[in-house]
Amino acid sequence: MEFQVLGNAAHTLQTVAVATLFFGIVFFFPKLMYYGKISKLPALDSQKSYFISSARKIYAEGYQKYKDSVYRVKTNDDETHVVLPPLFLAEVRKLPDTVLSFPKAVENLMETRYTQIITESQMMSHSIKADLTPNLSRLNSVVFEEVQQAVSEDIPACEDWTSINIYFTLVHMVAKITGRLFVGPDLCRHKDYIDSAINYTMDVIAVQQGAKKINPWLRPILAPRLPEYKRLRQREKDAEALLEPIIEARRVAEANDPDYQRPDDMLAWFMARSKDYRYHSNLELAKLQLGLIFAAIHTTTLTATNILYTLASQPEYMKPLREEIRTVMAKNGGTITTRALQQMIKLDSYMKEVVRFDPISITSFNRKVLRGFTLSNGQYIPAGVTVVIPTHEIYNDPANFSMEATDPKEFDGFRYSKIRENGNATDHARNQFVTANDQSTMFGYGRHACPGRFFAANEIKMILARLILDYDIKNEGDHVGRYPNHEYGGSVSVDATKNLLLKKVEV
Ligand code: HEM
Repeated sequence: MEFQVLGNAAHTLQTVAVATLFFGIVFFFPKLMYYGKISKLPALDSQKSYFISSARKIYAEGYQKYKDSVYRVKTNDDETHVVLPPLFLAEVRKLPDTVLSFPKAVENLMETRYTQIITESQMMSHSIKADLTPNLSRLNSVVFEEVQQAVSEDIPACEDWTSINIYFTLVHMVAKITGRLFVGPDLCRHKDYIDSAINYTMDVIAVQQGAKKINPWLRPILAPRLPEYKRLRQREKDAEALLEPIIEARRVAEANDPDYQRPDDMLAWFMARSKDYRYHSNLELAKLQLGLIFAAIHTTTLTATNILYTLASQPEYMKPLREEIRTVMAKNGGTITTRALQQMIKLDSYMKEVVRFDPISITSFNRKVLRGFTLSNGQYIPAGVTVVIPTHEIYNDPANFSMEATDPKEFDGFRYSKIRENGNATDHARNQFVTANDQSTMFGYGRHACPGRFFAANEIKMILARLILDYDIKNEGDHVGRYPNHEYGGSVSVDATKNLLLKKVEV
């Protein structure tokens, strides 16, 4: 009897040992293979805390050291990023999404298992490219009307210098102005829509940051228990409850009313395309609107705030910018038309120079490698890593500027307008705020480069033009220079807590 018990125990132990070995091989072997491959790439080794405080320095060192090869860094998320110097941009942009994936990189970055944001919607990108951007020349007058209304509603009288939290003022304005083209004139001013448009992204970021603080092994159990997680789910339900009946009402009206005029907004364009892309339910369309809100509202607000922070510290730029805006508006019937936007090249240049000099991201073109590939210099990039491009270094590389241009280490607000004024059609095309190419990468690069950038640029330009025309702007208190941005590893954010002083211009 005892022998039989011992025999059974030995058999069980043997089974466990074989299973463990098998599990070990299945689980660790690919990891060993991965580490073997990745270790062949040169590394800029850094402690996590050093990456958090000094990512910008690390990328600067890498840019100098590795001009014709890639290198790797370990990020604050313990991920390996392979950094591509400009030399390889043309060849990687040709790689298909099955090799370099934008949505998969966003999944990691944004903790989509918990934030549940939409990482990929071909219909969203297609609608922006086919319905929004080509129609901007028609829609810009509507956008400008909304800008004027938002400025009059959200900026106080400012008879004397008045302190304003510019980020929160702008996010209200941007939610309404953008919402005008996303959901139409009634809903974009509805307090619950504005609340969702502003706070959905904030709630997403709170869940992303909460999840990142949890050990990856424990995340699936602990992240859904975070209060932020529950708040985000409620936010989604509220937004969907607001949008679904509107979508349903539009469907019913379209089906039954022969005189129905289809609205001219993104919701209507999505509905028109939904069959082709197999979005069947109202809920799916409501979720897509949240995806749009996530892509558009805070990105636009951060960029506009970033520009205003620089402008508030550089009063010498107010006069030439105001003069350009006045002259161009006078030539265009006293308003801001598409033509007027194209003619405001000093303002466009100033916007571009601010994001070049004070970026809102140090890297871009985040792509997860799904299938390993070999670069033209023979380096093998294995599946599993994320590749990035060093945006800020590219913007500061003297090789990207002519001999006559101001040293890129210095700020020159009219750097790009000078190139455009003295250049040919190619110089015009390559030096605009919206340009996304190998030298201008803040909107990404390649086939997933931001499709909303044309609309965002127009909206930001109109807001800035209205503010510059109507107000003097300066820092609050005795702060000298621009309010510094916060940096944490590779992420940058403007300091949303700062106030600026505005005073109505006397005419
Ligand atoms: C100044 C404001 C904005 C900034 C800085 C910005 C930046 C970006 C960046 C860096 C990407 C990733 C591109 C890449 O990795 O190649 C992106 C993608 C995207 N953006 Fe924007 N964006 C802005 C405004 C907008 C607006 C207003 C919309 C919508 C109208 C929008 C819609 C999108 C979409 C749908 C994608 C994903 C594209 C794809 O999957 O192919 N963005 N944006």
